[in-house]
Amino acid sequence: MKIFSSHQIYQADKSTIQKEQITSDALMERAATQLFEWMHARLRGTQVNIKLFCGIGNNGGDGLVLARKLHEHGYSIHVFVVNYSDKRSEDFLLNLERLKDGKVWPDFINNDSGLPNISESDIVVDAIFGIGLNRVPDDWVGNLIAHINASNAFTLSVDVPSGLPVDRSPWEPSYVIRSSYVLSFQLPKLIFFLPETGAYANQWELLDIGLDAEFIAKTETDFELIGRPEILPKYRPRSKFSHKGTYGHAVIIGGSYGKIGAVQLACNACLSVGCGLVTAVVPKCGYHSLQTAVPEAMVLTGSRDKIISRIEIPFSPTAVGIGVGMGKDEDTVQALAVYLKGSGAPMVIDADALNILSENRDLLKDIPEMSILTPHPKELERLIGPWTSDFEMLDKAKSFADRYNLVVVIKGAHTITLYNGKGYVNTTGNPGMATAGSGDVLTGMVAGLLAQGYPPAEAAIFGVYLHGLAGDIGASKNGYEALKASIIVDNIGSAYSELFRKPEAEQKENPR
Ligand SMILES: NC(=O)C1=CN([C@@H]2O[C@H](COP(=O)(O)OP(=O)(O)OC[C@H]3O[C@@H](n4cnc5c(N)ncnc54)[C@H](O)[C@@H]3O)[C@@H](O)[C@H]2O)[C@@H](O)CC1
Ligand SMILES: [K+]
Repeated sequence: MKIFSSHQIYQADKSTIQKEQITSDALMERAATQLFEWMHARLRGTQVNIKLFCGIGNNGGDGLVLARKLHEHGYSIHVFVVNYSDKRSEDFLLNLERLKDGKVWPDFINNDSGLPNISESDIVVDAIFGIGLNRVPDDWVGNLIAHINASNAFTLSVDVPSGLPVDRSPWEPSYVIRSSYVLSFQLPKLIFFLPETGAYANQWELLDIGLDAEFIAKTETDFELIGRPEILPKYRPRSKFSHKGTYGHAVIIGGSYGKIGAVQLACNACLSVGCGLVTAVVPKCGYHSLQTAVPEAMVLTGSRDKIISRIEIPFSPTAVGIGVGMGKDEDTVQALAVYLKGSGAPMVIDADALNILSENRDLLKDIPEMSILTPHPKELERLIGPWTSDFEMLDKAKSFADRYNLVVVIKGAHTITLYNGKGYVNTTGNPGMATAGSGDVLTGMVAGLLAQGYPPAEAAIFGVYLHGLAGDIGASKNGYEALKASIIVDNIGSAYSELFRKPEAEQKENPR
């Protein structure tokens, strides 16, 4: 699903209005009707105090239409107009009149008004600012927002949490509504997925307000949300007359004394994702444990006992995963430097290999093009330098990826894969996956997909999705805390099955 910028959302609104030959207030009515139906379906007439805080733009207009509908259906409402500007939108004004026609008289809050009482048992509707926010709210509006947050009342935000800009970080974090639930129109907003801003929209849902589908389909976006519909077409089915050679020979290079487990996890993951053959390249100390723990894998060792000092592979691997548990010994750095120059195989670069690159920046130019780098935020910072906001981080990481023609996978709650100027935002995974070895599993999975012929960006996007899904299935059985990396590997098969599971409704229609 595409993630639009605010500018693109306004264009989609405009295009819808033109194509359907409707007025903008008809679109507002449609949007707010969806809001009302969502609330009505849950409240079913329950007499609870609903306090609606409406700005003076179209987000406020949505709030006013919602207020009218709630009132018409007998709900107990109290409307506050947050009067932060005299530039009221036409549709706001129109709906203010309609509300008054229905004998609802809002209270106007200005910079010299006191703060209204809000009880914890109230429901607050937050329609103060929408996607039109373009500067920091005035202090008195910010204080009102902080007051709403402090009330602990259930806060339902219309479109976005008020005070949260759509295309940048907030100017003042305490002036942003901490929504209990966001009902956002039509398309997801990037801020829902970034660590800095995602917490304001803890739970969110999209309401389909029928924006111009053709316009949405043809608009190119900087970011895309990756769910099952985006993943399924990327899947490469296995053919009946295939053999293990069909699915590639991956090599996992890594490990050092005390960190051989990382390679075991990566090898297991690589095999479980469907790779035909897997060879591990480890220091001598890893030989026995690897042969025992992963009997399906072959093992090559170098001359040193505890570290990798040379990387010699007597065949051409189909794909390589390098770095897990590898350490940063001087000789390992040299081995990596030599290997990068000579390797032609598609490559996943992770963990200590990334740290070596950060500390030996002259090696960056030797990374084979289209390699996949999988940093977590600390590793990314070492590679691209510090940032002051998530948006700056994304810009810097994109420039880095473009400069060296790489795929960069920024790991996090919503892992983002950057490739060719675009960001692919993952939707699977859970906090239980913040555990030792989880990244090693991802490296093995992506290397295994590369080996099977998935193009690099697809291997990364598909691998990240499947890894998160395996983690979700693992968590559903084990809970977050007990989820270990090896459990993620154990659930890769179920994750594949889940990809192809028919929705329940379809299953009932077509029982077999
Ligand atoms: N355009 C459309 O046709 C539709 C718009 N909808 C709603 O319209 C919203 C966008 O409406 P608007 O563009 O009116 O913008 P907002 O309602 O988000 O903001 C109101 C106006 O306040 C001004 N403003 C921005 N930051 C300010 C600040 N810090 N202090 C004081 N004033 C500030 C801006 O001029 C802005 O236009 C969406 O979020 C959505 O809720 C929906 O009704 C669906 C249809
Ligand atoms: K809002």
